[in-house]
Amino acid sequence: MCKHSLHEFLQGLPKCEHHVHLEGCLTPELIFQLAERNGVALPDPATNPAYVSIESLTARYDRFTSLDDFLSFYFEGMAVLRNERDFTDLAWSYFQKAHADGVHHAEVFFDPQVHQSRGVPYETIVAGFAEGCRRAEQELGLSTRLILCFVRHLSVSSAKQVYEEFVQHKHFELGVIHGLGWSSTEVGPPKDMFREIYASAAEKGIPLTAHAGEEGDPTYISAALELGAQRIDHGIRLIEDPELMKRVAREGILLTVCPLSNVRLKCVPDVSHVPIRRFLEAGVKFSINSDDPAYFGGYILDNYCAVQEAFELNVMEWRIIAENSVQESWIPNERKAQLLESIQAHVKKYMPLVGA
Ligand SMILES: Nc1ncnc2[nH]cnc12
Ligand SMILES: [Zn+2]
Repeated sequence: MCKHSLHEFLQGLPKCEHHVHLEGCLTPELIFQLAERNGVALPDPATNPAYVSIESLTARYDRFTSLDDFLSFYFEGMAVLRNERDFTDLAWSYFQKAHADGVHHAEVFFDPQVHQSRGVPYETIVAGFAEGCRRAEQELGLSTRLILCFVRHLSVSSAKQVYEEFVQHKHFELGVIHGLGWSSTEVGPPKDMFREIYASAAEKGIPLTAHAGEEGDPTYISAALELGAQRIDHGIRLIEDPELMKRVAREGILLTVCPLSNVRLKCVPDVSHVPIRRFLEAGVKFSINSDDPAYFGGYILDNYCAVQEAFELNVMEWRIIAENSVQESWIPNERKAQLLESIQAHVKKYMPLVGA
């Protein structure tokens, strides 16, 4: 809960989330519960004491040393997901929290290669997550988008296999999956490892995004843009390349920034070092997101509040952030118009109260 006077304003501000990994919504409680339900053995607490209990696992999440340290827990945790129902339950638990935080539109990532490497079929994963999205749309009135993410720590051939399945199932044309992204280990694997896949997807008009500039320097961002990414996930190291920053601002490329994630993964010492003010001043569009809320101590509203506490933004600055988040969402213009209208009404209601 945010202590700041704008808390109520931020809570009710209509939000779009563009950067949340559904597997990153798997809480320690759910990990232990699904391990039991599915008969999956968690890592041996004798060799990894974090797995002694829900409490010890939660406590370990306070001490991530890097992206790769976090990813080792993230990939271990998701091994409890086996059946279609597990994927639906996980997505549904995220959407309920997002709805309570004032999210009206959510674009959510998932990592099929990692589940497939444990023998879970592509169809099970997609059907489970798609059902969670359908429920959120019907029961909560959210609009949702599924984004399939390729992972950089596995082989290009496994990414090509999942891309083939995605194409064969016509999941883009059928409106089941709305875009493609990449994530996982940033520094190390070749920057352009998904060149062929992205070229093929771009030809089909599929929206593309990419994790870049989180731990990696700005050349990871320029490489992602060269391969056809229309958005950059994280992108905080953009400030190290002023020319590239001008280009990103000029072309209206959205950065999906995740402040609490950046702190937990030691990309920045605290939220005040996330370049929120620099981006606003330079006209760089960004949205504020939770990334892996079960691992980083907060959902989207906690991220909004952390930004408010660090930067003391005014209502008009929040309005710019909220409107840019709508404008750069992968949704039809009619839905954008609805969301922009709700933002306008919310700001109007609060202006006399907060005096911004
Ligand atoms: N913050 C992050 N960076 C890269 N890959 C991820 N997968 C899940 N969270 C991630
Ligand atoms: Zn991410």
